[in-house]
Parts: sequence; C-alpha cells; structure tokens
Amino acid sequence: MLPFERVTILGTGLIGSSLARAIRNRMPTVRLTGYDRDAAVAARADELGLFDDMADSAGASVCDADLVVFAVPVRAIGAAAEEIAADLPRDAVVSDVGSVKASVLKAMAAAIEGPDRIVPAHPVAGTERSGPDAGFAELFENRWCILTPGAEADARNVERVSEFWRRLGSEVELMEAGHHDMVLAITSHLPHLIAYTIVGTASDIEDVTSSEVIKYSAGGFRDFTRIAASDPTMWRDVFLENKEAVLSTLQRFTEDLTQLQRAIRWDDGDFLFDRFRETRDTRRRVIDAGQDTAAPDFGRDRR
Ligand SMILES: NC(=O)c1ccc[n+]([C@@H]2O[C@H](COP(=O)([O-])OP(=O)(O)OC[C@H]3O[C@@H](n4cnc5c(N)ncnc54)[C@H](O)[C@@H]3O)[C@@H](O)[C@H]2O)c1
Ligand SMILES: O=C(O)C(=O)C[C@]1(C(=O)O)C=C[C@@H](O)C=C1
Repeated sequence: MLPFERVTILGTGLIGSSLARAIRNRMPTVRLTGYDRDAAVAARADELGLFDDMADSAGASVCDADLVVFAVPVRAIGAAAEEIAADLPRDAVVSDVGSVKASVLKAMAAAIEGPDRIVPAHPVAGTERSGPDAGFAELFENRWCILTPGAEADARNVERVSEFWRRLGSEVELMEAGHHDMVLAITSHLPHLIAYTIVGTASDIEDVTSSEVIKYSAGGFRDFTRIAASDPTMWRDVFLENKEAVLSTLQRFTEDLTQLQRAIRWDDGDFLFDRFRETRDTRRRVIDAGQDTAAPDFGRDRR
C-alpha cells in the first residue's frame, strides 16, 4: 500500500519538480497536484507535464490532498502554510523540504491546526540550479532525507513520510530540528558561505582582471564558482533562518583560519602538513560513507 495517494507540491522549482518526477517514476498511481505562485514557473511546470493538475491558488491545490509538501524558500513556508490552512483536509499530512528545520517547524505549527500531522523533511540533495527545468527524477536516490518531527507528531504519520522518501530511493534518518540545523550549518551552510565569499573576493581583487580569473579558473576555484552560483533567494533565507548555528560555526572557522594564517607567516610547515593530512583522512571517510557518489554524477550531466 502506498503511504500517500494524493500529493500536493507547493513550489515547482528544482526540488518541487524533482519530487514530482521522482513520484511519477516510483509511485505512478499517485495523483499529483502542483502550485507555484510565479505564473511563469507554473506555466512551465504545466508544459513539462510534471503534474496531473496545476492549481491556480494555494488553497485550491490542497483541498483534496493526503500529503502537502512545501518546496518553497524557507522564509516563504510560514506564509504559504497560512495560505492553505483553511482549505487543508483534516487528515492531510503536512511536510516540506526546507534546508533549515527549527524555524520552519515553528512556522508550520503556528499556521496549521494539528501538530500530530506535521512531519518536516530535508532531502540532503540538490544542485546550484533552480526552476522546473533543472529538476530530475534521480536526485534523491541514495541520498539522506532527514525528518525532524516535533514531539507532538503522530508516529504513524512519521512512518508514512519515512516510507514515502524510502520509496523515492532515499535513506531516512530522524533528528531533532535544532540538532539538524547545527549539523547542516557545518556540512552545507558554511561551505556555501565560503564559496560566496571566495568568488566575491576574486572578483574584487584589483590587480587580477576578472577575465584572468575566468580564464585561469581551474580546479579549486572552479568548484567554488559552481556552489556560488546557487540561488540567492534560497540561500539568503537559509542564512537568516539558521543565524545562531551559522554564526557559531563561523566563529570557530575564523579561529581555525587564523591558525593557518599564522602557520604560513611563521613558516610552520609541520602544522600545515599535519592539518592537511587530517583533512585528507576526512575526505576518505566521506567517500567510504558512500553518500558522495550518486548526486554529483547526476548533477554533472546537467551542468
Ligand atoms: N536547491 C537545493 O540544492 C536544495 C536542496 C534541498 C532542499 N532545498 C530546499 O528546497 C526548497 C526549494 O528550493 P529550490 O532549490 O527548489 O528553489 P527554486 O527557486 O528552484 O524553487 C522554489 C519555487 O518556490 C516558488 N514559491 C516561492 N514562494 C511561494 C509560495 N508562497 N507559494 C508557492 N510557490 C512559491 C518560487 O516561485 C519557485 O518557483 C527551499 O526551502 C530549499 O531550502 C534546496
Ligand atoms: O550539491 C549542491 O549543489 C548543494 O548545494 C546541495 C546541498 C548541500 O549543501 O549539500 C544544498 C542545500 C541543501 O539543503 C541540500 C543539499
């Protein structure tokens, strides 16, 4: 038996459209309804045939759903939840795919009656692209999906959402929302902040013309430019909604950077060598953990 039969996705960009495609492939009998508040995005999702129906209002999109998923930027989730609250069937489960969890859980719980049916989710999979054309069905395969239900969530609903993501090929993990935000601050949010910074710094350096930066950008810098091309709205929201965790991680990072700066200044080769050896070991452990393989390959085909 399928965990859900009628799924509504609000926001039909990269993640919403990937979710629609993955559901089509893996649970073809599910009735899919989409809604995007940007009329051009909604029209494109319709043209691509990603949904059975594209609704013309948020309320209309959920009135028959048994699962509603917010796939909009994290700061938009509260308002979107308020928009659907009156039309939501009492037994519908409510979820999301936001990259930050504590504030999103709070925003959904404030707008929607019945905390037992709120099961937030974060598929830890994505690319730097956005919009419905950027999505692809395999995005979630062999990737983690972290669920962060509050204490009042009904265990049966948590199990249904877990089963939903397992059917899309993800590995599901449960985590407390605040803990999720601490972990993702270091594994995802800080790396994006560093990429935005380094690409910005390179463009600002006066004696290296931007054409030389582009011309000679190989290896490391090129990888940073991919991350730094990520959606500005999405990432503005992530940093503002995960402020505390990002700032405390950033504090630690700047202290570590200062240590490296000092080692370079005082020719402390041993310090540099030991640090780089440790980080190489970390890379090996990441590869051994096995979650480094699937999405980058799918993504690369589309970059
Ligand atoms: N991009 C990634 O790598 C990634 C990975 C995992 C999770 N996420 C999360 O997924 C969510 C969506 O990100 P995305 O990359 O798909 O962004 P996207 O820009 O591709 O799509 C977001 C869509 O939401 C629509 N939207 C905004 N407000 C809305 C509202 N109130 N009602 C209906 N539609 C609305 C926008 O018009 C846009 O089409 C974000 O919360 C993000 O944090 C992103
Ligand atoms: O691979 C990328 O481009 C991503 O940025 C994906 C990534 C990540 O940092 O791993 C970005 C944000 C999401 O919340 C989850 C995944």
